[in-house]
This record gives sequence, C-alpha cells and structure tokens, in this order.
Amino acid sequence: MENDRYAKELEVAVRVVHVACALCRRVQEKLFSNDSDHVLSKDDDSPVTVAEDFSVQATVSWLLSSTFGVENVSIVAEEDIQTISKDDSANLLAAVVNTVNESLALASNYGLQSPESTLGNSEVLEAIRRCNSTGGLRGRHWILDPVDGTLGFVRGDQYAVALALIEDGNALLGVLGCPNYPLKAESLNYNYQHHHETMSESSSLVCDTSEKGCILYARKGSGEAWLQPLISRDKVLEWPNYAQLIRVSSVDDPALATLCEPVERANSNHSFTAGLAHSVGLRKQPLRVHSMVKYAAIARGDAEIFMKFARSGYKEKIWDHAAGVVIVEEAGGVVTDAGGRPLDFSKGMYLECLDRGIIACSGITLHEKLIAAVYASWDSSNL
Ligand SMILES: Nc1ncnc2c1ncn2[C@@H]1O[C@H](COP(=O)(O)O)[C@@H](OP(=O)(O)O)[C@H]1O
Ligand SMILES: [Mg+2]
Repeated sequence: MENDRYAKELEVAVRVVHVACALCRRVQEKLFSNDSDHVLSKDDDSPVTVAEDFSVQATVSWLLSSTFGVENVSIVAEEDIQTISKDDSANLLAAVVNTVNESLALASNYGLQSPESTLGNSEVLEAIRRCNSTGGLRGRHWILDPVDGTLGFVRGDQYAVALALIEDGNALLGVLGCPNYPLKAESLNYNYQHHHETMSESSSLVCDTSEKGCILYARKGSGEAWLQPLISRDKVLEWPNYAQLIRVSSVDDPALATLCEPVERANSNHSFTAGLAHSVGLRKQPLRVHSMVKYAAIARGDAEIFMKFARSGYKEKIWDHAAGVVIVEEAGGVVTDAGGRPLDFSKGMYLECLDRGIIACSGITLHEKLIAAVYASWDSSNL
C-alpha cells in the first residue's frame, strides 16, 4: 500500500534519532555539570564537539546498517574519516569508541538492536567510514547532520540531529531531533550576553531536560508532520510515544509574523534580511536561533519565516536542509530558494543550483511577498 511505503524507514529513523539525542544530552550534561572535568570551549571545533559529531555519526551509521543491512545503506554525512584516523587522534578515537558503546548499549530501550559485544576501534571507524556516500540523482541515500549547530551545542543552546532519506534525488523522509527545544517559543531567542552572564550558574540551561526536547518528523506527501517528546534517561520508548500532529502558524499578516534566522552573521546577511523584513512590513525583532531548529520553529508554528542568505560563493550542504524542508512542507509550509524554486537535493552533497538564499514560510502569502521583495531589492543589495 502506498501509505505504508517508508513507514518502517521512518519509524526506525525516529528511533535512531532518539538514541542520538540521548547521546548528545549525556555529553552536554557532563559538559555543563559543576563537577565536570571538561573545560568548556567556546570554539565550534573544540575536541568535545568533534568527538560528539563522530560519536553520533558512528552510532547512527551502526544502527541503520544493523537494521537494514550494510549493503542496503548509503549515508551522506558531515564528518569524514580523515580527522579521526590520523596517528595523533588516538585520544579522540578512544573517547568516541567509549561514547558510541555507551549509547549503543541503550539502543534496545528505543526498540533497536544493541551490539552483541562492545565495538572495537576498527568497527567504530568502519561505521564512520561507511558514511562516505556523495548522494546524487540515483538511488536511496540517508542524509545525516550528526550535530547541526555546533556553536549552539557548545554554548548550551539550540542544536539539532538531522536525518533525511532521499531517493532518486527527492527528499522523502525528514527527522529532526531538537534536544533543547523549549516549550515556550520565546526562550528560543539567543541572547549571547545573557548567556555569558548566566553561564556559570546556568547548568539549568541544559541539565533540566524534563521540559524540553523533541523530535519532529514527516513523510513527503503525507500532509502530516509529527512531534514526539524526548524520553528521560533509562525510560523505554513505547511507540508512538505520545506523538502529536504539528501544523504551521496561520498568521499571514507580516505585522504579526516572526522571522527566524541564524545567530551567526557569518552564516547569513542580517542586514539584507532586515531590509527584506522592513519592506514587507515585518515589525517584530528577528528570532536568532542556531541550527535547523529554525525549520522546527516554522513547522511547530512558533515562527512564520526562516531566511538564510549566505555570502556569495558559499555552497549550502544538503544535510543542513533536507530533513527540515520535508517537515516544514508537510506541516503546511513552503520552502524555496530566493528565486522561488524548490531546493534540489539531487546534485550530490551541495545544493548546487541554489538561487541566492533560502526562504521558508508558514504560508504562500508571506512567501510570495518575500520573493517579490528579493526581486525588487537584489540589484541594489551589493550581495
Ligand atoms: N559561511 C557560512 N555561511 C553559511 N552557512 C555556513 C557557513 N559556515 C558554516 N555554515 C553552515 O551553517 C550551519 C549552521 O547553521 P546556523 O548558522 O543556521 O546555525 C553549519 O552547520 P554545522 O553547525 O553542522 O557545521 C554549517 O554547515
Ligand atoms: Mg550543519
């Protein structure tokens, strides 16, 4: 039956992302706990972040391969094997192997297979290496961003685990794990200064995980997007785990709409988007959020617009968008490039044909206004 197609893949993907989010939460709790040996680094390439990325990637790769069979699984993912297989990376590899084993031991709590015995270095490296697909127009590929929004992760703020399935170039399934997504939309706004002032006493920011954390997911063409809460440590996932339907906001008046955009100025031109916002009549301050949680905010109805205009020459990666696009579209939203065309996931690792930037909206009215505003202002924008 058409409706049953990809049902198993979607359920497995959601369970796998639960395991990955639990891993991330454990690492973040250690990072921010008062008795932690770790020194928190504000860099997004700190050893902790790198270990975290590899650990999630190995865990997801191992679980997908053990469920569907190694020969059936092709994965396109952010981290490549070079960094971790260097001679001077023994400590990094040891940390990753440890974290992966800890997390796979709990996989059975999530209805997935745990390994019969602890994985060794070579098995973990092999799981990471297997994520070396480049995707493309033919075949079925899983697209993974193990930790999207690494800066958000080290700051104890928003980050996401993103897993999508593309087949013959079409994004069919999207799963977004958002371990720090707060219940109240207002708390999404990133406030760097506040963050630093409260950093020392802010273990509550990440350690009180009971009121935040969810997984969003959707199957292309179903017209439905779903949300499940993350489950607490040591609990067993009972499918469908309180899944609830989510829907985009019905606000189409620009004066009432909220714009979401990257926190980092380096990743998107804030003054250009401010100009667009002004010209279509947006009044509210933009909500600056790390990672694909911005797509989640649109799908959940907590914001109406997400825009990203990277510097010219930057090539957007498919793993930064595929899962979010499926979820927003199935929740009722619209996602295109700045020329109004759908994002094309068929060209390999990059969104090769992307026209200028990305515009995701809760509805067509806001979307058309923004596309028209880009058209009117681009030539004078110096971008
Ligand atoms: N100069 C740049 N311009 C645009 N995007 C960039 C960028 N450098 C990195 N990125 C991407 O932007 C993502 C973060 O998005 P955001 O700024 O919306 O939080 C990064 O994901 P990672 O954190 O997984 O590396 C990275 O892929
Ligand atoms: Mg990313």
